[in-house]
Amino acid sequence: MTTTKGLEGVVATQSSISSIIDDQLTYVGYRIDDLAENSSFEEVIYLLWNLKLPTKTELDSFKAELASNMELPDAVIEHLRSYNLSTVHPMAALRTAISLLGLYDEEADVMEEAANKQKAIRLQAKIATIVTAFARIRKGKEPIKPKKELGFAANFLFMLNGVEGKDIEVEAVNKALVLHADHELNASTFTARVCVATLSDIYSGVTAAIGALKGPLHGGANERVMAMLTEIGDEDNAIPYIKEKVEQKEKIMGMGHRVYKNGDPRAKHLKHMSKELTKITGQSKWYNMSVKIEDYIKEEKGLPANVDFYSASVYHSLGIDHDLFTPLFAVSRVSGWLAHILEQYSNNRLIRPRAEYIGPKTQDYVAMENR
Ligand SMILES: CC(=O)SCCNC(=O)CCNC(=O)[C@H](O)C(C)(C)COP(=O)(O)OP(=O)(O)OC[C@H]1O[C@@H](n2cnc3c(N)ncnc32)[C@H](O)[C@@H]1OP(=O)(O)O
Ligand SMILES: O=C([O-])CC(=O)C(=O)O
Repeated sequence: MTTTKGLEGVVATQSSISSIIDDQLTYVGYRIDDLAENSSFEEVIYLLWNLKLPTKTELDSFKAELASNMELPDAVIEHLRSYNLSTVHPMAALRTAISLLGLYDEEADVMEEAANKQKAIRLQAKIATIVTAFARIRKGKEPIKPKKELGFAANFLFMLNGVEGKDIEVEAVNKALVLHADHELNASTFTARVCVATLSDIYSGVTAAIGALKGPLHGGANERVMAMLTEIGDEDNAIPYIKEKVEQKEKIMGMGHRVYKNGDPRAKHLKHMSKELTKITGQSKWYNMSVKIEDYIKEEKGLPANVDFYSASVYHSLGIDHDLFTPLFAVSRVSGWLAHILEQYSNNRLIRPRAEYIGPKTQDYVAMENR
């Protein structure tokens, strides 16, 4: 038996959803650069789930279907109110609330394809409502119901802030959602696929995936990047701070990637947005600091910035609480998880690798009185 630590380089499944080839990312063959510049998040969800771009009529009816499914059961809102609001991390709240949502879906365990597609719509539609409702409840504010006439990105900002976002803010959220939607067999997507390959239900798959995304080596890195920038405080301190961390062999959050060795194609879009938005808010220091860190780590360690690095200063500039950065990632990535879950169901086989045993050789059992 040979083992590969962290399954590096192991090809564990076939998929038609997204690809990373020669450091280029595509969704169903469409280049991420083109999608980031031109598409709405809803269009991307449709693409990931149907493996084709929608016509205008298809997109309009898909958007309407999503918008009409965004409201939460009252019981879920009441449950959110019952959490320990001063300490619970929003990713933990989201993980629990998604699991809870399954209890209010009468079709949760119905495994027919049509039922699973309907559940996918309900989950995608409601996840932004959960994140924003929790964000408001913990600040002593009432959750805000979505507006059917707004798109997904606009509704996220509206439900979070109680006022509609400016065009540039809505565009930034939309682009971030497009960029984070899917990424081949990343850890959380793999988790979702492993879970549903036992023929468990969609809610279990998404709940498991949220748990995996939460970790700092994956989606949880974006919150840590902002914590690092905040700790650095000002531009002049960036290099001395990072130098010390590197000397202490600490990992720099938002840098490095298992697959991309020459650069994450999503990072340049977020970098550009970070530059624009920090200029508008008069806080270019976050962008300038980030550039210094990126250049230093590239030079010293040969590691590129990943998608989490510049998303931190983008979300901060949009006024989003730092611990909501990873939940916002989940609001986007659930589209990819659901696409992969549906794909897994459509051609399923239990996912069950082996472990190379390195423990003690077979031993004779020792009776309690002789130990
Ligand atoms: C959406 C996403 O999930 S993108 C990734 C988000 N995660 C982060 O930003 C966390 C920081 N980055 C990392 O921890 C890693 O680069 C990962 C987890 C993304 C990829 O990890 P792997 O491919 O397993 O690389 P691994 O952790 O084995 O590191 C290989 C070497 O590079 C170093 N390295 C990797 N990333 C970093 C980093 N961010 N800072 C400093 N050193 C790093 C490691 O210390 C290790 O060095 P060594 O060989 O001298 O021990
Ligand atoms: O693919 C990965 O390993 C992590 C990543 O960038 C993502 O999930 O977007």
